[in-house]
Amino acid sequence: MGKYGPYWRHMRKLCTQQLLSNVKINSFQSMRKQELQILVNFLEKAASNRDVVDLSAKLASLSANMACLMVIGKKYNNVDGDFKDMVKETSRMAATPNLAELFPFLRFIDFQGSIHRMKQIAKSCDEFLENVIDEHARQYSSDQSKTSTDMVDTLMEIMQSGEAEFEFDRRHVKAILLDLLVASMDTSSTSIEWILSELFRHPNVMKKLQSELDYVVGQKGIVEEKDLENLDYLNMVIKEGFRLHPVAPLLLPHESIEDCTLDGFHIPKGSRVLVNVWAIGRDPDVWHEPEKFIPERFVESTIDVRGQNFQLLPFGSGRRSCPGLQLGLTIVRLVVAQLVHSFDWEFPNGMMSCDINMTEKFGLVTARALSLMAIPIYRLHNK
Ligand code: HEM
Repeated sequence: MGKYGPYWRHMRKLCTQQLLSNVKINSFQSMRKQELQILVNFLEKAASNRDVVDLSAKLASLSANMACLMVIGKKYNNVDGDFKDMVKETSRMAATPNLAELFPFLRFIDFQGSIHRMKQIAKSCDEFLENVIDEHARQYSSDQSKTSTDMVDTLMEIMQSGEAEFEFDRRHVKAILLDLLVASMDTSSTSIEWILSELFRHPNVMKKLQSELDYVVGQKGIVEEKDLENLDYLNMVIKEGFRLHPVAPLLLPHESIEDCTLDGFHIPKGSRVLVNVWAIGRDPDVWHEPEKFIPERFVESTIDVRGQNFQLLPFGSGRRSCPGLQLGLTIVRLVVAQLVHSFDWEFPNGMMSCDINMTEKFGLVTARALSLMAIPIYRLHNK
C-alpha cells in the first residue's frame, strides 16, 4: 500500500473503517457460508466415490472466489483468464529478487526485463479494473435503488459523494482494489493448507479437535461463524499452524523512518528492513521444541497472533500490520473447522499421514511445494 505518509494514512483509514470493519466483514457472512457449502457438497460427493481430491486447488479456488465476490462482486472462476494470470504474475514478480535494488545503475538497462514486464502487467490490470468500475457504474445508473454490496460499490459511493477527506478518484479506487485482491487471494488458502497438513500428520490433534467440534457444533453439520468463539482448541491449532507456517515469512519489506540501534547494530534511517517471522516462530530460545506441532503449548498462554506478542507475528505488527487480519482469521478458522468436522481424511496409494511432504515453495506467499492430495470420508452420519 505504498510509502508511509499522509496519503498512506488516509488510504489505510479508509480500508480499515469502510472496507474491512467488522460490520462490513459480517455483511459477507452469508456469501462465505454459501461458498463453503459448495465445497462441502463437492467433498461429500468425492467421499461417496472415494475420489482423491486436490485440496490445494480446491482451497485456492474457494479463497479466490470469496475474495473476488467480496471485492468486485463476481466469482474468480467467472473472471476472464487474463486477470487470473496477471494476479499470479504480480505475486511472482514481487517475490523475485531485483538486482537493480543492489546495483542501481542496472535500473537503466532493465537487466532482468522486470521493469518492462511490470509495466505490461500494470497496463493489463488497469484495463481490467477500469472495466470492473464501468460495469458497476452501468449497473448503478440502471438501478438507482441498488444497495451497496461489494467493495467496488462502497468505494464508488465514497468517490461520488465527494466526502473523502482527501483527493479520491478512479486511480485511488483501482489501487485499493488491486491491493485487496492480491493481498487476500492466496493468504487464507495457503494458511488453511498448512494447518490441514499439520492436522493430517497429527491424528491425535485431529481427534481432539473433532471432539471439540462435536461438542460445540454438534451434529448439525454446518459450522457457523458464531461457533468460532467457543472453539478454544481450534484457536490453539490455528496459532500453532501460523507459528510454524507464516504465509509471509519475511512479512512485506519495511523501511526504518529514523536511525536506530538494535542489539548493537546501527540501522540508518531509510534502510530496508526484513523481519524473519518464520525464524522467530522456530527460535529455540523462545519456543520449547520449536519444530514440533504442539497446539497445547498455548494452553493458559496469552500469546496471540494479533501483533502484541513479538514471538508470533503472522500478520505483522504495528501500523503496517495486516488490515485484513480479522477477515483472514475468520476464513481460516471457519474453513478448517468445517473440513475437520465433516470429514475424516485418508491419503492416496496407502500413504501414511506421517509421510505427507511438507516442503515449502518460496514466494511472497510461501505455499506447499506439492499439492495436498487426500480422500475425504464423510463422518457425521456415522455418529
Ligand atoms: C490468513 C490470511 C492473511 C495473512 C496471514 C496475512 C498476512 C499479512 C502480512 C504478514 C502482511 C504484511 C505485514 C507487515 O509487513 O508488517 C499483510 C499485509 C496486508 N494485508 Fe494481509 N494477510 C491475510 C489476509 C488478508 C486479507 C483477507 C486482506 C484483505 C481483504 C489483507 C490485506 C492486506 C493488505 C492491504 C496489506 C498491506 C498493508 C500495508 O501495506 O500497510 N490480508 N498481510
